[in-house]
Amino acid sequence: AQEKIDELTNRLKKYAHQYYVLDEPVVSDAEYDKLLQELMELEEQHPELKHEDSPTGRVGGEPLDQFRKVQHDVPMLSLSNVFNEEDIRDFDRRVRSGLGKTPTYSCELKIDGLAVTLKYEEGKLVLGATRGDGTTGEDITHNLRTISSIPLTLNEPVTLEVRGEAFMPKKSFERLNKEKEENGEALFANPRNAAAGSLRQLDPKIAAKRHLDIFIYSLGEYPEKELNSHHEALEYVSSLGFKTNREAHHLESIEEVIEFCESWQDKRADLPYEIDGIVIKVDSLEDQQQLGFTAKNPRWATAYKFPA
Ligand SMILES: COc1nc2nc(N)nc(N)c2nc1C
Repeated sequence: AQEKIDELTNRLKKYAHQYYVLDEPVVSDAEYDKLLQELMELEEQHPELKHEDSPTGRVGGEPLDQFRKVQHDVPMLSLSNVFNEEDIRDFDRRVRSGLGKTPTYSCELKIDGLAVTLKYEEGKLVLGATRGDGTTGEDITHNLRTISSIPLTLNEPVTLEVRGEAFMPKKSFERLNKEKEENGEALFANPRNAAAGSLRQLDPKIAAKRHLDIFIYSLGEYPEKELNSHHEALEYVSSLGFKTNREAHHLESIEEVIEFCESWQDKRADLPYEIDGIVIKVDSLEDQQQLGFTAKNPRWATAYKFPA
């Protein structure tokens, strides 16, 4: 039974990674569900052989009786906002004067969800928390463990922290509101509220049914790994097993940044999730450290917000 459970668990973890993280399913849903059912039955007969990161655990455990507050080792800051081409050029001017040179930029989609932080110790998920007020958040590990695109164990036994945006895809949002309407319940106003509402539950079985997803966008504590740029950091977290958004682009000039921002204004309607802007970051980590932070925001990043 032990090797059957190990073989099934490893196979299902690989299938889940392909499906939920890489969006490249290698087996049919029916095949996946059949194997999952088989593993569940084996784990029921031999609970002591169940892997702690088994895919069967994504259904959520027992409800908590209250939320625990957590202090963020590194504050979760917010981004300054820019609203038009002139603002973007002002941001670029400030950056160039701060650096005394012209940097390259990383641009990525600003997902309209909920900022969360994930801490791993020796490759195991130990804490998932909301941003809260930036210094103190809520422990929602029990809910985040049900999101299949969040790895419970990493490909390397590293100790690190990553941050990302948890969100509800448009299709899941529409389906949820349709259910609510049929049950005569109040509807969620938008996917962001639906994601926040799902993650602020004490009972993880609720979040488990909400088809939530996540894109990781930054690496907090830098492990001993030698990294020089933001886009390299994203490649590294992706290699560990995290889900990153493929529309992250390393651009050579602010002209390209402006073009990128304007191009996604209309294109966003075709995305399977909502975005409310584009995040513009100085790409070199050394340049980021040179520019530092104001009390509230990084000086080396800003969020271009689409007109409402
Ligand atoms: C470096 O700090 C940040 N980076 C970000 N990146 C993306 N893609 N989306 C965000 N919402 C975001 N928020 C913050 C505070």
